[in-house]
Amino acid sequence: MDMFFDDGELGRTVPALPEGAVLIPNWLTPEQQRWVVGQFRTWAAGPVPPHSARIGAHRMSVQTVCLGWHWRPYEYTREATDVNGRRVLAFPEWLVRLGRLALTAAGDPAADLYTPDTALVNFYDDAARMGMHQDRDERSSAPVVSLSIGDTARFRFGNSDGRGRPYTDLDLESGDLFVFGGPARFAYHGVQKVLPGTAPVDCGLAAGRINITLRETGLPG
Ligand SMILES: O=C(O)CCC(=O)C(=O)O
Ligand SMILES: [Fe+2]
Repeated sequence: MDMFFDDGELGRTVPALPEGAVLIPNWLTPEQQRWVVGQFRTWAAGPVPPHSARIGAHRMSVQTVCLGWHWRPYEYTREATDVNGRRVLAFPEWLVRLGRLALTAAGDPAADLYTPDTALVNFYDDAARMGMHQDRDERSSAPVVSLSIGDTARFRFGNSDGRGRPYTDLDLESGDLFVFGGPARFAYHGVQKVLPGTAPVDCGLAAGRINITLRETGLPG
C-alpha cells in the first residue's frame, strides 16, 4: 500500500494528503506548547472572552478567541460585535515569525512573504467538534497554518468540491503542525471528535484541546 508512509524517526504513521496539505508531527516542542498555552490564558482574559460563534440558529461547540481580526461567520471585523463589542487584541509579531517558520518547515518557497494578520484560537472540550467546512472568509489565498495542543483530534481533510469523499482522516496530536495551501487551501475539513485523556502531561493543558489557525485575511490594515 502506498497510502501511508512511516516517518521512521517519530514512529508515527502519516497518511498521504492532497497536494498543498502538509502534516508535520510534533513540530512544537513541549516547552513551546506550554508557552503557547500560557499565551492562550492571557488572550482568554480579554478584552474579548472566548465565545461560541453562532451560525444561523446553531451555536458552534468550540469556544473561539481571535487575534488581529475578530471572525464571525462570513466576516472579519476589528470589534467583536457578536460578543461584547470590544476591539480584539493585536496580532502579535511572534505569530508572524512562527507562521513563516511553519511554512518554511512545510517547504513553501514563499514562506518569508507570509504575513498572517488573524488567528482563530479554538478551545475544544471533550464534547466539542467542528463540522465539515471551508475556510473561505479570507480574501487572500495564502496558506492556513494550524497548530494543535492538548488532546488529540480526529481530523478529516477533504476536497474543495464538497463535504463528502474523497477525504483523509488523520489524528492531530499535541504539537502537530498542519498546513493547507495551494490547491488544498479551500478544501473542506472538520474535527470528528476529540480523544479525551490523550494530552501529553508536559504540554501545559491538562484537559481539552487548543487549535490555532493563522491566516491572511487580505483585508486592508
Ligand atoms: O481544530 C482544528 O484542527 C481545525 C479548526 C478549523 O478548521 C477552523 O478553525 O476553521
Ligand atoms: Fe477551518
